[in-house]
Amino acid sequence: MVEKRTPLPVADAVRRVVEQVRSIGTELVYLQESYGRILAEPIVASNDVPPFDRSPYDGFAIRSIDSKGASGDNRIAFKVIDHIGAGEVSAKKLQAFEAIRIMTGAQLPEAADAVVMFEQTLETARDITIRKPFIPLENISLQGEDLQKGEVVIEQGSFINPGTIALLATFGYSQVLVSKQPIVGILSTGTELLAVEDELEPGKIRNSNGPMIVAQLKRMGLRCKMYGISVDKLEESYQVVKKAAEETDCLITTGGVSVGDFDFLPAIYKKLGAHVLFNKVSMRPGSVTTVAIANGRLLFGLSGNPSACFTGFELFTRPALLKMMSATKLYMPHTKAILGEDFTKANPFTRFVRAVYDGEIVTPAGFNKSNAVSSIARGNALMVLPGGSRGYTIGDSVDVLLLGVEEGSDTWQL
Ligand SMILES: Nc1nc2c(c(=O)[nH]1)N[C@H]1C(S)=C(S)[C@@H](COP(=O)(O)OP(=O)(O)OC[C@H]3O[C@@H](n4cnc5c(N)ncnc54)[C@H](O)[C@@H]3O)O[C@H]1N2
Ligand code: MOO
Ligand SMILES: [Mg+2]
Repeated sequence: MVEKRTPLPVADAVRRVVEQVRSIGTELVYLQESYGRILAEPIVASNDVPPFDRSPYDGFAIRSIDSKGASGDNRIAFKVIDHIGAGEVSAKKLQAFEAIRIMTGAQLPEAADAVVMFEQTLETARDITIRKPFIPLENISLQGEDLQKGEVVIEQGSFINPGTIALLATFGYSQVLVSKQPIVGILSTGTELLAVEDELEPGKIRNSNGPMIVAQLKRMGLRCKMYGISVDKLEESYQVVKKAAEETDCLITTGGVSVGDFDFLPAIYKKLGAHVLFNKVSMRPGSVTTVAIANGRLLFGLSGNPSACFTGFELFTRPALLKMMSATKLYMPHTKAILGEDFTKANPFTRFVRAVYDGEIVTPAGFNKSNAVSSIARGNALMVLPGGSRGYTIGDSVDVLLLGVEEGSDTWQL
């Protein structure tokens, strides 16, 4: 008798996984090594940015009051009393009708409250003249106009992007507190699997899921521990899974989760005493995706079918790993798009179609069965067609989840 499994709606399955995840702690890393990590402390501005009033142009610092009444017919002259570049501070204080030649980034001299660009002046040996009045603070980059001391600039749990690095540097963080990264194990199960370098043999295929997951992890900045390929034999697979589960924070297996005679993951979970969160999700591909917990560690039993495996990782494993790192944005960003071609297949389960999204239109990325490899490579998004729908036609508005973004969304939006 085939075991009867009760499918769980995708949103519930995602929630069930995420709820179980505990964070794995923090560590200090050098700023240069922090790109792509998750910030474990808020960035607080330790100074105003900019820290002083400064010139945004190459030109002349003046007192705006002296420019009153200037026009083409009434050019006003200023005596140039000093010359400063960025990094230099003038010791002089402007008096009436005096100017200081100042370069972009240099601190505004005392009493100056406007900057005249070179292009707005006529220069003689010692003087400049201008032909328009300036208002107070015209052409000034004000202290604190970007950020003010004490303000929380980036929240803890954010992805450290190049801009975050710039901020950390701005505020003198030579080391940054980030979340530790989980050790993720990958085991590909299947007697039919050959290593990448092997020649094809009758009935066999090369293991593509293993390398694909390595890359999915790499896209998140994570490394993994490889447990290779295990053949479909219960005791052998059990030993590898047991060892791998002990050595990692999270173990991803592929294949062997369905109801076949050689699908041993369900028996392995039982033998491990693992708590199975679900073993059937109302989605396609990936309906057999199974998630279990053994000794507080998450075991992702992804389907062997490549498209199902890929989708299972993006929908369940990725948010869980992000949550382990206390990230706040766990989910793929969601958008709406116009369907670029008919998709007539009915969807008893929610269908995640590997698709190409161009910012407006979304089109299935070719052959789209669960066993497809090609459409994974060709797609940059998952088009989501809800369960119970009868098929879609060109021009329909559909849901899209974006793949491969640095930082996603803080809510599951489907
Ligand atoms: N009677 C039923 N049969 C199946 C059901 C079902 O509900 N009742 N579900 C089907 C669905 S849906 C899927 S998806 C697959 C899932 O199978 P498993 O997760 O158990 O995976 P395997 O049986 O081990 O392999 C499936 C397929 O994928 C290929 N594969 C496996 N590993 C890899 C790999 N590392 N790289 C590339 N390709 C891989 C494998 O050769 C098979 O072709 O079950 C259906 N059956
Ligand atoms: O788990 Mo399967 O991928 O639904 O076709
Ligand atoms: Mg199977």
